[in-house]
Amino acid sequence: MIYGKVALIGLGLIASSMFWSTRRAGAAGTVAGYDLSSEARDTARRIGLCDNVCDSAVEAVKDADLVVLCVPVGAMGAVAAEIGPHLKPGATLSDVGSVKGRVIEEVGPHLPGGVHFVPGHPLAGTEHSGPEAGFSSLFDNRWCLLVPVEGTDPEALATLKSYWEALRANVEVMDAEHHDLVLAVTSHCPHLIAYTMVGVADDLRRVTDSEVIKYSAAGFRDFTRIAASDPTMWRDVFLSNKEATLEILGRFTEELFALQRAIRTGDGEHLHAYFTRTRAIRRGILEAGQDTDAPDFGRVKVER
Ligand SMILES: NC(=O)C1=CN([C@@H]2O[C@H](COP(=O)(O)OP(=O)(O)OC[C@H]3O[C@@H](n4cnc5c(N)ncnc54)[C@H](O)[C@@H]3O)[C@@H](O)[C@H]2O)C=CC1
Ligand SMILES: O=C(O)C(=O)Cc1ccc(O)cc1
Repeated sequence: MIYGKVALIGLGLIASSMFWSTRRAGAAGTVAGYDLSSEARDTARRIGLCDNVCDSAVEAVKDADLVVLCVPVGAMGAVAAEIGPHLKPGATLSDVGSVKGRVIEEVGPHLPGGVHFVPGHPLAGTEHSGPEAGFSSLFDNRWCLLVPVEGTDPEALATLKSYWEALRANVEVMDAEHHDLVLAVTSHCPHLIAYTMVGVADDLRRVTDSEVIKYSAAGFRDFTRIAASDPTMWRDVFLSNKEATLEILGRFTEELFALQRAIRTGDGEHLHAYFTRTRAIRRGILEAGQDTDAPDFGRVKVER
């Protein structure tokens, strides 16, 4: 057992997976949960999610040694303001948000002095959401990035690291600004591109919906899966990681325009050279022995 009591706030895909995985590992004495939605709380109680589903966040965090905010990024600040005064001195407050800079800015100021703030982000998920979406193996062999803030207690960081390792994740430490840039490249912008491509297919009335599904090759199928992700969560991701996503999208559109021009002007050399370069990147990743099913986000090099 790593923590006596864990409290999970926001009982969706990530919190429910954390609960099942925590239980599998025996990593907590007891797990309390709370969700703003009474429907989610009812579902959680029905399926046995958490040892105790509470009717308020304040009740859930009482005496907890670890509190994890598992709500959309835009809701983290308000939850922290509500629970901050009720956190146990010496407790660790963490989160699983897909963006770190904004969470640190909005959560940090609400935490009393004796509480250890260790933001986190498991790089694992699916397009499903809600309390019934979780499963115990979600984090198996996936990365979990911990993003300590100035003055984070090394012992609190080490304990949270061992907790995620008990959940079978591989833990790495990264600073918030770098995290948000890496994730803009590897996750946030790819999601936006998938949303856009599926939107384009939907707008193109000459191709019927049934044709889109019937003839979609693996790439487009993956786009439709990703584009089915939770709209609230992804709205918050883009509004919270504005700077990095806009920078990467700027570069993306420049390259897209160059490729568009090459197609229009029949510049096969440009296209061939570009595709040769991108193929080499993929092969380089494979030769480095990295598992493509568990993308090594932590080691992506981003040049400013
Ligand atoms: N879905 C994914 O693949 C991944 C998501 N994340 C991050 O994890 C967090 C949670 O995501 P999911 O579990 O996928 O979302 P989800 O949509 O499955 O669950 C979020 C839950 O939070 C509840 N909620 C919203 N506002 C609340 C509030 N003020 N107080 C209490 N509960 C509240 C909602 O009712 C919902 O049940 C997000 O910050 C997201 O960026 C991180 C890694 C992967
Ligand atoms: O389902 C997918 O393909 C994902 O990319 C899951 C995911 C979504 C958001 C994150 O912050 C981390 C992982």
